[in-house]
Amino acid sequence: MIPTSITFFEYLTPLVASGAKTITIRDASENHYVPGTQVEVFTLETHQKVCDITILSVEPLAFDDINEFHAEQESLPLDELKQIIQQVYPNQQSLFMISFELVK
Ligand SMILES: CC(=O)Nc1ccn([C@@H]2O[C@H](CO)[C@@H](O)[C@H]2O)c(=O)n1
Repeated sequence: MIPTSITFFEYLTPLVASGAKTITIRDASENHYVPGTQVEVFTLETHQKVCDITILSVEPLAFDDINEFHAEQESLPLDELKQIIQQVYPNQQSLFMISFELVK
């Protein structure tokens, strides 16, 4: 089954809806998004629809390889990004970078 929705922490959804955030880093449970497909964005906490995005790519990304390049596309400071990821995916080296663009 190709996924047709994705959730983000509510406090990050303005960055997605404005087009400032163009990647998200997830674990293997969310690596089944398919480039070219359109996906609905919801808030994790309250399941409010936020916007639609088109998936551009899904690539493996080791935690230790996360750098300023990723932070810029996340629209977050690098230390904050790594802290968030460590909280959500404790002790996970094997992650995936999902890049996307806002559907206008
Ligand atoms: C089930 C669920 O919604 N999980 C997640 C997981 C991650 N993220 C954000 O993606 C970026 C890379 O991890 C960071 O900005 C995170 O804060 C999110 O918003 N929601």
